[in-house]
Amino acid sequence: MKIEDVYIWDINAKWLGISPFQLMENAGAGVARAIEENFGKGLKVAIFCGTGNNGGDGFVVARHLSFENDVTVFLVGDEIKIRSEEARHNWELLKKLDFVKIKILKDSSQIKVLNLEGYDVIVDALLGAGTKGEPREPIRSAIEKINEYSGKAKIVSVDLPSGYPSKVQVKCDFAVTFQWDKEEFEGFERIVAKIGYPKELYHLVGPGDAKFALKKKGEHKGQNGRLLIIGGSEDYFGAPYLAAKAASYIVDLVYLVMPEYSAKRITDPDMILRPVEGKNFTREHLEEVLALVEKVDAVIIGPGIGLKDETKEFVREFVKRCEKPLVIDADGLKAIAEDLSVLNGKTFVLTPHAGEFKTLFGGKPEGSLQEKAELVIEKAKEIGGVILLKGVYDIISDGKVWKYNKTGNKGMTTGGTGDVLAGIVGALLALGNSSLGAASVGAFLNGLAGDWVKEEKGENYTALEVARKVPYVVKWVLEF
Ligand SMILES: NC(=O)C1=CN([C@@H]2O[C@H](COP(=O)(O)OP(=O)(O)OC[C@H]3O[C@@H](n4cnc5c(N)ncnc54)[C@H](O)[C@@H]3O)[C@@H](O)[C@H]2O)[C@H](O)CC1
Ligand SMILES: [K+]
Repeated sequence: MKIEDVYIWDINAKWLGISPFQLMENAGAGVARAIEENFGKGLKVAIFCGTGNNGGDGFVVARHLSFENDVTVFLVGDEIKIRSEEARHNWELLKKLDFVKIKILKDSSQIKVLNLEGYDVIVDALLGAGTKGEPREPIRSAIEKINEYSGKAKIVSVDLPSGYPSKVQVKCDFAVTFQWDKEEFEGFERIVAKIGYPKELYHLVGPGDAKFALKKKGEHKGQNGRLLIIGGSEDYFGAPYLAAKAASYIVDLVYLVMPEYSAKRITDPDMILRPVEGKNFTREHLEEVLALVEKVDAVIIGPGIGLKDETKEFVREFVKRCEKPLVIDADGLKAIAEDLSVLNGKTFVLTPHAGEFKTLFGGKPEGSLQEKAELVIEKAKEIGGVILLKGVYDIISDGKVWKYNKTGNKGMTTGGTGDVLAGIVGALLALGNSSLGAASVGAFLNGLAGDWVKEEKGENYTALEVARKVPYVVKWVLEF
């Protein structure tokens, strides 16, 4: 788990209903407990706090330790800069306490003359996961001041040593980090304090994941993803259209490649049509369609493409030669089911429902969520890519980890919501996300859009309404 995961977990925890106040309280309590367990009670403690949530944790440590220890809090910076609600709440609370001494140090000159002789423990709650770049003043002087007492007082860092990993960092006896150890950490002792996260947060996809997936945005046209969608046949034009419509809200450019016979049915300016001769895809179209792949960042193949033998052959040949990340959906899945070796060396997401999963892998996932996940992990590992198994709970795996998505509702069985899902997954791939991220967040956004349409219209709605809900869901996620 990386430091970035902290923010995804915090947002998903908030979405589940775990408040940042609870997390901060548990964080501070964990640090206080580690200090008393290691150094006893009746301690003279100096707690250096920054103005972010790392400092917020420090305020909680102060309150907990003040019960049986002599605590002085040094706020480094101006208290008006304490921005989060939970940090501000704990700061205001601290100022009401009479046994806790508070000193506000706004600039380095005040810090440089500090004498910390006689303190048993110094707590470093200056900087944590929100550190950007080398420590700036006055935090920098505080780090240097603390380090003057390394070896004389016990030094405990909150979450991570302030300044880490730059050369100006607190030399702590240990850091108390939260919920799990971080793989980037090295060179200092850690104690892990749980802060109340349920196990679900390892697997459940939420707005935290979506926020990161949607943030991958360049600033110039075309940098925000270019997507190619290959689908449609003499019988179907709606499926590729739905995928293109949904994707058009997320990426800059959507190219829709369809047989001209069905392409002429589409007049939507939100996508760029690239019709090919005839009624169905065949090998004759291979070179022409492969040439389009150069200009895009990701490809979706399958929606409404049909099951004619020459079309399935086209799909397999295309997949074999496509060098961009791929979503293979719907009829495309049936085409590659006949020869999964076409996936070798590819970056891809398969988006089967249970029936298509059985066609691909011979068995239907049964049993508990965990048991189904085991099968999806095993098959994803076998084929070396990501499987998004659609269901009441969507299950996603890259063969190493597994995620599940709970958004969506029975109304989603209406034709075409799978095409909308493929469009969103392809768009997220085109934005530069990993296959796992694109698939899991795609499932989340698609289901949420469906839930919002259901709230308005009940269970009977069309897939196009789900596609049209995508921009609202994206807005909600980015503001969450
Ligand atoms: N889920 C959890 O693990 C929880 C962790 N908690 C604590 O929250 C901090 C992260 O808090 P955040 O507000 O995002 O950032 P920081 O407090 O680490 O720092 C931001 C603060 O510092 C200023 N700043 C940033 N970089 C620098 C710099 N190079 N020099 C000087 N100042 C800098 C910035 O302006 C802000 O004011 C995490 O570490 C945990 O301790 C939650 O409390 C509970 C859940
Ligand atoms: K710290």
